[in-house]
Amino acid sequence: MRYEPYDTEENRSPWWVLRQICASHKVTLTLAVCLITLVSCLQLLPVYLLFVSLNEILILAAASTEKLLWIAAGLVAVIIGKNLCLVGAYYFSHKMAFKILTEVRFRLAQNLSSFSLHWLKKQNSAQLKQQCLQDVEKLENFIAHQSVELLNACLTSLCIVLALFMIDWRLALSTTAVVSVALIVRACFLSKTAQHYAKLNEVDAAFNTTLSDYVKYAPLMKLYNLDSQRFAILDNQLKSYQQEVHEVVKHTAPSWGLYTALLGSVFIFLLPCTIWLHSSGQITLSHSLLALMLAVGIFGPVVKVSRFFIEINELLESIQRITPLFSVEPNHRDEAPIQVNSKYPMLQFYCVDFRYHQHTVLRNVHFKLLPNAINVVVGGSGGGKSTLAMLACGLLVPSAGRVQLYGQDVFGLSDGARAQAMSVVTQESYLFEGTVRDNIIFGRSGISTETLDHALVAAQLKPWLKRQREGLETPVSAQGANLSAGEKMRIAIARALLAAPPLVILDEASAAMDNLTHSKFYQGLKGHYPNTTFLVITHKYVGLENSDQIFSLVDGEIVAQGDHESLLARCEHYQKGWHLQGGESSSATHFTPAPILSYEI
Ligand SMILES: Nc1ncnc2c1ncn2[C@@H]1O[C@H](COP(=O)(O)OP(=O)(O)OP(=O)(O)O)[C@@H](O)[C@H]1O
Repeated sequence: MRYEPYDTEENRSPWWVLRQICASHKVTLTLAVCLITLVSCLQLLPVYLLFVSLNEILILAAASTEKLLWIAAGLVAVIIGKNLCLVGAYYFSHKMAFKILTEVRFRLAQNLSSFSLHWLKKQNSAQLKQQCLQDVEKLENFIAHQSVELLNACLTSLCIVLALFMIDWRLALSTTAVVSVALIVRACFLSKTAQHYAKLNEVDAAFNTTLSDYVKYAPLMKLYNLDSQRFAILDNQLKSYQQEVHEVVKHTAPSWGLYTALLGSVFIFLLPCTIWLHSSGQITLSHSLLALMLAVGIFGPVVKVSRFFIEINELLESIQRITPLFSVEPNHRDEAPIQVNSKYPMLQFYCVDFRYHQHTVLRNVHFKLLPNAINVVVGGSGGGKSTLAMLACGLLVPSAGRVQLYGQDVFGLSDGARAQAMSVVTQESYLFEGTVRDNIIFGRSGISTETLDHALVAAQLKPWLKRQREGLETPVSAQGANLSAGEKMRIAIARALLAAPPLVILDEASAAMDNLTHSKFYQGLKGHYPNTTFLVITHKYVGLENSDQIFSLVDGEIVAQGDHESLLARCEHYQKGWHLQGGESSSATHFTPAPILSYEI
């Protein structure tokens, strides 16, 4: 069974995901939390010790130097102790964050393989990259830094309010009243800015995608002498981004300013309240002094907590983005093999139409492959060849008709069944950093030298490998940047052949081969893989004399089918194509319409 992301969401909240992620790190988390709690308590001790010394000096006027020295020593010890605890808390939070970073990335990479090929093909690679890299990094940053600072800020504010409460509940109330008013003001304004933040995130995502393309294609930009300003798409997106940032700042800056101003005015209530309590004899002068000193420390932590409530949205969005990828269970992969039914042909197109939106690309395409033979679909550019290849491997669903493998709809096959039944080489060769051997063997084990050699010979790689000093160990850069287009394609073909499925689909895989290699290519396939069925999609007529069955595709319709000689005799399109590409023929130039074989499913 294949999984689409919506199968896995099940209303899982980001907090649930966060809990899951941290679940296996409870001990480290507990240690970090304990240490930070200690830090928050110790944070108030210096204030208390300062108060004691001031009390001794100013109020009691009984300070002895020895006592003051002891207080100073205590102060130093508390500061050292607090900082040691803080270092410990950061150590554990960082340790946990780095472990989580690795685990989550690994899990996302593992889970990617659980999604259907169909879904993966539709994904925007910049967005997938964001989920697997940036979003996970945001999570790591939250756990390593923000979580510690946030907890510290919350506990410190709480300790201050508690200490004020212990002096006199009215002092605590007058402090929290201002903070509450500030929070209410901020909440009122925030509800109005939510839509601006949502828009900003949207624009930001689009900008990131384009920027990622721009960076990827930087050499091309250079060739066209474009820079980020003259590359209009990027420039327009940057302008929209700046405009949205301006909108967000316009709407949030006044409310944020008012909010911080209110927080800073904590003394507006506290000071009159302290004076009144002291003058009415309800608290001592020492307690008044202590209350004012404590209240000074509440501003920083409360602002930190508020900042977090703004940044939390970004964190939650990141978690939400990775949730579908994170939540799918890797053991959901379905490796069930395909049911081979000899009653049906291996691959058949039955009256297939295909449309991209309103644009009809294939019309009534109807054929079946000759087994253990080279079947070729040949035609001009834009005629629908790659669309046909994608239908054959189940990446597209026909708008009408059916594409079947052993009588089963290809689109509905599980990944396991598809991979077992076919290998596909597309125009994109998908090479990884490593060696030629790594790219061909592609993680498979137990491949004999003879099997590997067969694939190398048939893919026309041998002559090239002989010229390489390191042979199969020749390094391959990321995306095969150090290889020619033809070399990359031949490596991809060898990889597909090595998988040894009954069906191999080659979509323009030999396009970069010269004519001589191209002719040898078909002979090599036939000679080395007599029990494999090939579906070759090509615009090249050279070498087709070595194929077994050819379909001539013109503007989305198969206009003729047969072998090379019969098509030369009967199909005008085929003969034109063959001659235009330098083919020689002694065949007749009088055409008789090519019959299209029909058959029943
Ligand atoms: N994803 C798509 N959305 C809309 N139209 C598409 C899409 N992909 C291809 N097309 C259109 O479908 C038609 C057939 O495209 P296809 O890639 O199948 O042709 P092709 O024969 O393989 O061409 P080429 O030899 O140039 O690769 C073209 O007109 C193309 O513009």
